[in-house]
Amino acid sequence: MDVALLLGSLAVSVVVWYLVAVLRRGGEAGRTKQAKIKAPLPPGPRGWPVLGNLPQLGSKPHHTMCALAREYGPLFRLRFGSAEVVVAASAGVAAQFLRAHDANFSSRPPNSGAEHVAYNYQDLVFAPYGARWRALRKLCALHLFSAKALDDLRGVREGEVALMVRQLAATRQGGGGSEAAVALGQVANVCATNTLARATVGRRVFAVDGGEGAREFKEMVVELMQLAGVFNVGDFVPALAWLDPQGVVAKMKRLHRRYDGMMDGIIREVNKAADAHGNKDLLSVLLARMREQQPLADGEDGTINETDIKALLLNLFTAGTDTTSSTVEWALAELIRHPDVLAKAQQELDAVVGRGRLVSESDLPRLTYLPAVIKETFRLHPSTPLSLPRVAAAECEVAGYRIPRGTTLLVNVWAIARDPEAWGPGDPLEFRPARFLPGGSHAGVDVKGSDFELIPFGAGRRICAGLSWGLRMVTLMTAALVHALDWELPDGVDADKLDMEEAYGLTLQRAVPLMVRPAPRLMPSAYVHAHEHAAAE
Ligand code: HEM
Repeated sequence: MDVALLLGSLAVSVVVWYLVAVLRRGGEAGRTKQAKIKAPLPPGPRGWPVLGNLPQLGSKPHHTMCALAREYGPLFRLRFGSAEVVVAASAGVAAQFLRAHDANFSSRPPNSGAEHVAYNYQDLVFAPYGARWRALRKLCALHLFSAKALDDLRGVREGEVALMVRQLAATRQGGGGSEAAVALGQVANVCATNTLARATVGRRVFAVDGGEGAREFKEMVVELMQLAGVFNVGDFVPALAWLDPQGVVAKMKRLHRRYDGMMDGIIREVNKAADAHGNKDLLSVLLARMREQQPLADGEDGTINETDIKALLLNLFTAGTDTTSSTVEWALAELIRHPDVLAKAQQELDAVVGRGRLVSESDLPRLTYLPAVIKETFRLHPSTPLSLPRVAAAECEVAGYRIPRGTTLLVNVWAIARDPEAWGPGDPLEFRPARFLPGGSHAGVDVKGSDFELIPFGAGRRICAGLSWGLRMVTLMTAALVHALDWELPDGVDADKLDMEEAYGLTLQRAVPLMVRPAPRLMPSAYVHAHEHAAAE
């Protein structure tokens, strides 16, 4: 296209859009006069014309929003293009939105990721609050996340975690040296993905030693999370959507094609082996429902189709893999930086499990220090720092401010978990698991959505659907890695100076992957015999 024509049509689009937006705002102001709620809008920084505050977010929006809360208070307002946005940045304000007003904030705002990646909202994460969303959550609970489903799948989790530990223990047997360093996040990702795959589609999706396919898959999930974390100008300034100025939509469409191809491949394989599977895993159950033309869940209208199935699997594979493995990677990085904490965690595991076998899930209830380590990791490194956005279904009043209908809500769980008000002015940034122990300053505080100073899984009706699975996996994986292996950094890397920089995305990655050299610390038989049954498929 001619450049002058392109610039001309861009200028016209922006001017037209701007006029429409100004007129609309005029209309909104007019309606405000008659608004039932008299309270003022929350305060916030002035934005740019057209783009609003989008250009001010910086490379780590959760940091920027944390700083803005110091200036404007724990409930402040931003404008992204034509979208009104409020940010909750304290436990008290988060509780107002996610407990007192949760029903009003139980849908997610429209966004290009849901449209172009998640099968045009046909999934669970972006489904509007209602019967279909409820049916999808019910399905997941029944087959994966209820206490019974979780129990039935215990052998799968233990088997895959044991395989990961054995593989790591073996890296040293070929000799030490920096060549034995492994990228822990990648290894943990293979474990988290294969475990979830066995539960959902009845088989591993990667060779146990990872390999090219596993690396590609992790890169796909990370890319998706990075794209989903971008505040896409086209979502907020409709006149610019056609231009896709950040190239986000083009990348989303490409990524969607890769996922879709992968899901098609998995479905083909499982369909072929339908009889052999005996319909135990989630995918076989869903495929059987589809063949029998049954609804998505009992009592729901309409029959389930292949897109429903692919969209749900896409959610589980993206929401449930990198969140888990990055948390384990952050936990190990913190433990290596705090050898006293690592030693205490190992002592506890030695006392409860001994040195003759690997840790199992039935040991976990007898641990007190390790769960505190996990909570402290979730506190300082929550996988989704701004949670997932919600939208106001109706106008409401929160903490003395008017929140108009259609306003997007962001909850800065990262900032809340570092707030000196909630965590004490002395050491909110210090990695100190003891704060969660009996007698500690935050004894009894948990991550399950009722203590709003620590909500890495979100809270309310749309709290993480996979909380029980994610928490169990993070705890078991970390326990196994801490118990079965000693950890060194590659030559020349000083634990005190370990790079802890974050790379922003919808999920919080380490900017520099953690490279480590594991060494076995249990009796040799522990690595040979443990969970042999689960490993054999
Ligand atoms: C470390 C582990 C994990 C963390 C920290 C995490 C965090 C979150 C957060 C913050 C949300 C948004 C909640 C809200 O809107 O209030 C969410 C939603 C969700 N998560 Fe997780 N998650 C984890 C693991 C998992 C796993 C293992 C799965 C599934 C296998 C999963 C599936 C989902 C789904 C389906 C939703 C959307 C729920 C809905 O919209 O109703 N997550 N997660």
